[in-house]
Amino acid sequence: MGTHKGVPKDQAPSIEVKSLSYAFQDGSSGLQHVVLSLPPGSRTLLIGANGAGKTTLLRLLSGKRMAPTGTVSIAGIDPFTSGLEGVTYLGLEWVLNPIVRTDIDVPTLLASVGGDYYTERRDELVKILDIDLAWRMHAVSDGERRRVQLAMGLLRPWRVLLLDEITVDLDLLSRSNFLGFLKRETESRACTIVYATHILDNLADWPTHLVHMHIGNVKEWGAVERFNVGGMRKSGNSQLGELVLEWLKDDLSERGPRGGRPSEGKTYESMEGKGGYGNEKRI
Ligand SMILES: Nc1ncnc2c1ncn2[C@@H]1O[C@H](COP(=O)(O)OP(=O)(O)OP(=O)(O)O)[C@@H](O)[C@H]1O
Repeated sequence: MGTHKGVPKDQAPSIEVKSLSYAFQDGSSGLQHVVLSLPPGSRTLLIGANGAGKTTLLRLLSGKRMAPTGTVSIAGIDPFTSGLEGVTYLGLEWVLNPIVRTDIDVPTLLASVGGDYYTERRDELVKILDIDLAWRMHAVSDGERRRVQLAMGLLRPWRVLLLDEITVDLDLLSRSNFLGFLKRETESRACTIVYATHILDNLADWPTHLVHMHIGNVKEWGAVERFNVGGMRKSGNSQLGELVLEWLKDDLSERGPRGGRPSEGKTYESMEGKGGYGNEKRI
């Protein structure tokens, strides 16, 4: 892993949105005159009530929906017309992909998205997300399934990550580790993140930028320093959050990491690459 120093931040993609208005097929308005300028290497939190337009905006940024010409630019490129490489959008459709509910093992799934190539990232994600390589996906809990999905989605070294709240099933410690991983990513390589979430635990020190959406409009946005978000505990947790985090940390240290159990007896190298995620077509 690289360090904070010497990171080619400028080479990370910027996200520019200029007077973006968007109407759905039924004619109803999705977004009105959205203007944003998120710098290279930034970590933006997209905040807004249900229906505020967060998903609509993220889908437009990802190139999954067509924005009017000249309104969306990622690293200077229109993501819809140019099919920009390195943009990872993780949202509901991705979560609902049925492959992760079949009787399939974790190493095979990870291999299907490049796990045998990005071995270091694979091993780091398995550790951070506390994944047991012996799991079979038809017989895991929702949160365990979500952790495997996250490892799959994050494995390829994306340049832009657009996250539409998909951490709701994670326990507090896993989510905290996950957020820490994302932060380190932006500090150690050239990448930019926009994260739409309703869950603010552990987030006080995370964002560099905030965007507040309301009924298809961006009400306010800017560098986090502009907003008075001080006054919370340093970790950003409530006292209850702190307590639960401590409990879960203790539980983990009692149990020890899941990886490296001799009984697993499986290696990535022995697994044939199959599964669906790596083969998804860009729309
Ligand atoms: N295909 C569509 N056609 C018409 N209206 C839509 C369509 N998709 C979404 N909407 C409407 O657009 C608005 C914004 O939806 P969007 O999914 O972007 O909100 P959101 O901020 O992501 O909400 P949530 O926090 O609930 O995920 C909502 O009022 C929704 O009903």
